[in-house]
Amino acid sequence: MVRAEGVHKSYGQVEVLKGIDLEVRQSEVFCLVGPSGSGKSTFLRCINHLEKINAGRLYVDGELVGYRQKGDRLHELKDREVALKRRDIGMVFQRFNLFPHMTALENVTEAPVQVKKEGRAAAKERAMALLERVGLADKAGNYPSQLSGGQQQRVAIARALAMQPKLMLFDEPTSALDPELVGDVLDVMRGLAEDGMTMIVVTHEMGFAREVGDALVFMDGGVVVESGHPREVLGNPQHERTRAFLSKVL
Ligand SMILES: Nc1ncnc2c1ncn2[C@@H]1O[C@H](COP(=O)(O)OP(=O)(O)OP(=O)(O)O)[C@@H](O)[C@H]1O
Repeated sequence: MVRAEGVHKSYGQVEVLKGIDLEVRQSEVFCLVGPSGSGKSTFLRCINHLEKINAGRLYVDGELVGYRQKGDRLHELKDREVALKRRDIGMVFQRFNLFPHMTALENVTEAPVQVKKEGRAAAKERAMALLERVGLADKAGNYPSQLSGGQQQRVAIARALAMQPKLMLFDEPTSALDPELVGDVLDVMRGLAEDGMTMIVVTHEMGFAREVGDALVFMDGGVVVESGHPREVLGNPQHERTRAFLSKVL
């Protein structure tokens, strides 16, 4: 579903991704862990067309991110084409980014494409089903300010799902939550994994990574230091840098 080949990304003089190679298979829960500043968010943003890579190749579902290939030449995608591709990718951030003036149901219904494609009644019906899926049917009429952080994050997940994405990206989805609310959000993510959703999850929740993850990459300083099955990497890290990081978070 995602393939990175020698992906580099710099901000000005600062090289943040220094040649990332990895592969995420269909229906896999792929966990990305590493210290702050190691480039995890940047990598997700590159996958989601929010940043342009400087070198290498990045593919989502077999298609190059950001470019169209004609013969040997690459042509940058136009904004309209990028917008179309982004519909296939759902993204959930640390902060929930809901529209404060809309109810939970409206936040999910108004995922813009849905309304256009299906008409408002059908979009609303599907939004309701999604709120049910994240356990919030009874909060459909609440505004974000009337929801806990964990509930807001579950609405954000429902909203991302409303686009019927092929791939979900989670950027530390539970880091901003009070500890007692983390479990509900992780349960929703576990449910998505059971339904076969392909997910890339940047997380410090090593319990989740161990139980639900199919693959885990440890990134540090813009490179992949170590990768493998989460139980292997977490249980028997091969590199000193991985061990040092895990000793702080486990
Ligand atoms: N828009 C930007 N302009 C300049 N530098 C940036 C920008 N975005 C990120 N960086 C830098 O890139 C590096 C990697 O940032 P990134 O957010 O990808 O790391 P991260 O591993 O996700 O960290 P965290 O866990 O703290 O979110 C950091 O040093 C950051 O300061």
